[in-house]
Amino acid sequence: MTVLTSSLTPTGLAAARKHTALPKADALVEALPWIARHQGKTIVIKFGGNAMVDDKLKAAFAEDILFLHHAGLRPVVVHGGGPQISSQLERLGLESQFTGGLRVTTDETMDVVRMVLAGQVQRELVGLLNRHGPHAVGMTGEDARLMTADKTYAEIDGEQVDIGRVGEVTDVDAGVVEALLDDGRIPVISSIARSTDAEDAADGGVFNVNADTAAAALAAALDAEMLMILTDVEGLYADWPHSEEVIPRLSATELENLIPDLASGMIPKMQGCLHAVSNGVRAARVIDGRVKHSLLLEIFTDEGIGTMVVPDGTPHKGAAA
Ligand SMILES: Nc1ncnc2c1ncn2[C@@H]1O[C@H](COP(=O)(O)OP(=O)(O)O)[C@@H](O)[C@H]1O
Ligand SMILES: CC(=O)N[C@@H](CCC(=O)OP(=O)(O)O)C(=O)O
Repeated sequence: MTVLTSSLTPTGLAAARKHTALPKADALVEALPWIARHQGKTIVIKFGGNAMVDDKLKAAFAEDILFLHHAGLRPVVVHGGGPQISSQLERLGLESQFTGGLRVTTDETMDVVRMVLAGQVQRELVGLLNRHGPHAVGMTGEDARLMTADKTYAEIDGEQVDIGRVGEVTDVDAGVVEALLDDGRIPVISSIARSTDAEDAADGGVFNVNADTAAAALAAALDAEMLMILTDVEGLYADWPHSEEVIPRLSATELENLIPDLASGMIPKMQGCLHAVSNGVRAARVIDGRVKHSLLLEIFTDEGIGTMVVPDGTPHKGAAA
């Protein structure tokens, strides 16, 4: 409701202010216990390429990250860019092919992946965050040897399928990320890793790592409080694509039993959540990145949405939230 304050008496004005200010104050007060709980904690946030297609959403995401930063949390952003890579490949007349949720990556494709992730998507996010101050620093897994990877294969019907220069993270040297966080910066990381093979690495060999996989490996290495994966669905659907009923909560074992039945983009996401909570992260969540400020709603209010994965034995209410 719009209130024309200019036509109000002083008493009416105070009442109108109360009317609009109270919900705002209530929201701030509601955030207090969550801010206290998460202060000083590292949170890894994966921003999916599919949730990144809208400019307003991207700007709101940057605001959310800055809010976390100024509230005393230590956010680390890992970004995707699958659709952006596919568009660039199409422009170059190259075909995109996915096997088991992973992009088949030839040497030529790898050059495009690197160019789009590190040269476009990461630059844009860093730019959005730095509109508000000198906060964000972009890097890939190649920088300071942050992430090292071995060639991985897709598994289709129990068979290993060669998908080219796709890597599985074998080692994370998180020192550089810790140093940036300690310096009050917001690391923004692209999912490209250096090869474990010394000869290949000396030749500039890098691997295309799925961004969910990279975010999970980083969350585990950083001993993060939480891994948040923002995507273009509300969470993990129980019976996708037939129903949109979201599974609100899963223990690690429950998820492990579900993984063989998952399809496409959800495979690396849920494998990542499982890896994170099996390696010290207290909770991993898949949430709807199409909802403006979903990150703030998820972290600072009682209105948690999406799917939460927790280590086995985590009590139901509060502890991991
Ligand atoms: N069980 C499921 N629940 C929800 N989405 C699913 C499920 N299985 C497969 N999907 C697909 O996974 C997609 C999300 O993965 P992906 O496209 O890789 O997104 P992102 O770019 O955020 O990583 C959804 O849009 C949906 O099409
Ligand atoms: C191996 C592999 O599939 N790499 C991904 C990396 C980007 C990514 O993961 O982006 P989203 O999070 O937006 O899907 C790719 O080439 O598309």
